[in-house]
Amino acid sequence: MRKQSLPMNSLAKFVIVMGVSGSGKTETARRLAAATKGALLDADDYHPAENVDHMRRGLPLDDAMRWPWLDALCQAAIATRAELTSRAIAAPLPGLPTPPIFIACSALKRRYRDFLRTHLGADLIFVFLDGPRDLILDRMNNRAGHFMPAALLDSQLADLEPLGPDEDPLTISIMAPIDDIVWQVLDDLTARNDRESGTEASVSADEKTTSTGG
Ligand SMILES: Nc1ncnc2c1ncn2[C@@H]1O[C@H](COP(=O)(O)OP(=O)(O)O)[C@@H](O)[C@H]1O
Ligand SMILES: O=C(O)[C@H](O)[C@@H](O)[C@H](O)[C@H](O)COP(=O)(O)O
Repeated sequence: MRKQSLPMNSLAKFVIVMGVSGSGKTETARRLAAATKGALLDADDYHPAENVDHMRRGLPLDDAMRWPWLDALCQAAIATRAELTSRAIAAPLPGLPTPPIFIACSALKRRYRDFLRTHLGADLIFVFLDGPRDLILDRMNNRAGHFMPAALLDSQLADLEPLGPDEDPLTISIMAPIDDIVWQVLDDLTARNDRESGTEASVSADEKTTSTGG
């Protein structure tokens, strides 16, 4: 695994860390934001109170309860991006674009991810934290001060639709130490960035050849 300096240039605007409750979304997104000086949004903060009460009572959410939550999350993400962009315009740092926004959000079903894509735009990457039920259960049981009962894990796993091959998937095993998970994500973001810059460079070169040759 490459352990180069932090990839600050042109990271995706939104990186959504997804997976079932207890898979490590919040911890991973928090560390990614700290490592890149990016922003952090925890989707849990955008649930209406009745959703949290519902889960606290051991009842799984359904689609109707998740749409307003996802809508509120999108509005917050868009507002955060606008704020970061206006700060960058007011005090531009050479070579440093708007910092990325890391979002910890279960995004369990494909249709929730499509909703996020529709509202947040194409510059969005999903990182799926995948792992065995028993390990996740153990982490939920040992996590203090969270409203989510471990008894809801099976309903989360039942709802989970892993990233499909057409979703440009980045799937990471949660069996790795958290620092390794963070580096895997940063490595992948850097590689995507390199690919995009390479593509842009070759397009410009092709265009130049065409215009000078014609
Ligand atoms: N890779 C990891 N190794 C060990 N513990 C982890 C790892 N990732 C997360 N944890 C711990 O597991 C628990 C669940 O993580 P959390 O980030 O709250 O999950 P989620 O946000 O997906 O519900 C927390 O106590 C967290 O510190
Ligand atoms: O869609 C859902 O069913 C909820 O969003 C759920 O996926 C989320 O996991 C809980 O809010 C608990 O929060 P944590 O995932 O942070 O444990």
